[in-house]
Amino acid sequence: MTSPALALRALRKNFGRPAVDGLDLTVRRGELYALLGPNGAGKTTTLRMVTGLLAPDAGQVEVFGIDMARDPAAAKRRIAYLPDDPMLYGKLKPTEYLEFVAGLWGLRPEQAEPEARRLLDWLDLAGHAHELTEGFSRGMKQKLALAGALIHAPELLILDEPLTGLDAAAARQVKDLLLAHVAKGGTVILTTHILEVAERLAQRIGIIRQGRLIAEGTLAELRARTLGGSLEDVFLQLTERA
Ligand SMILES: Nc1ncnc2c1ncn2[C@@H]1O[C@H](COP(=O)(O)OP(=O)(O)OP(=O)(O)O)[C@@H](O)[C@H]1O
Repeated sequence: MTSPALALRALRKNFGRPAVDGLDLTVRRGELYALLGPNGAGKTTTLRMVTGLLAPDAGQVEVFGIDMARDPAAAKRRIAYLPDDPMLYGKLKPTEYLEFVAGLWGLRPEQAEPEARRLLDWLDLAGHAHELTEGFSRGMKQKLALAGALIHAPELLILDEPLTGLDAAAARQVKDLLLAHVAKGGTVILTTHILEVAERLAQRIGIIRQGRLIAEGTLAELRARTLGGSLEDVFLQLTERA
């Protein structure tokens, strides 16, 4: 019960040179944690290891105390992952796609169907439920991928740039969903280059650069380590100085 939502220990991945370089990081249950960093800092590589899509060269990933390398199926069941470039099947309609994803998780149709309907309604996709997703805009695809990530009602949501390509109304819906998830005791980890989003939503912020955690804390704590200002000011001071 006391294990954190996520614990990374000395996590490493090299692609010729280090992309993630000995990363230690803990995310507590019930918090919204923003992982920030300049382009190429290693955020996506970290999330791919956290979600079991990429094997680390060294180090450990634990999700709610479950070792990802030892029991990937149990660890993955607790996670929803929205990648930065989600893959949909263009020849499927949203309802078919959600049915397919629910099937992969072994959900019974009587569980999955109402949940799929609720998600499509909530994301304003119900009117397009019977169209092929290949004709969808980027934002519509992003919302459907999010619905797919949420269909098995996981406790830990991991989202790589979830607001990219979304219009203002959709971005608001996603932000509200993340806050509601945390209010119910769930945990959210997201990356974003929109620092105002991290500033407004995150309880704690981790900043990585060249695969290492260079600063972590609440916005107030990060401000206290720098000359202060907005999160953008703090971020630029920390990443330029490191
Ligand atoms: N499959 C791969 N093959 C080779 N190099 C890779 C691969 N994936 C990532 N890298 C490299 O690892 C480093 C970290 O990349 P990563 O995508 O994790 O950064 P990021 O922080 O998510 O960046 P961005 O903010 O630009 O999305 C970069 O130097 C990138 O070129």
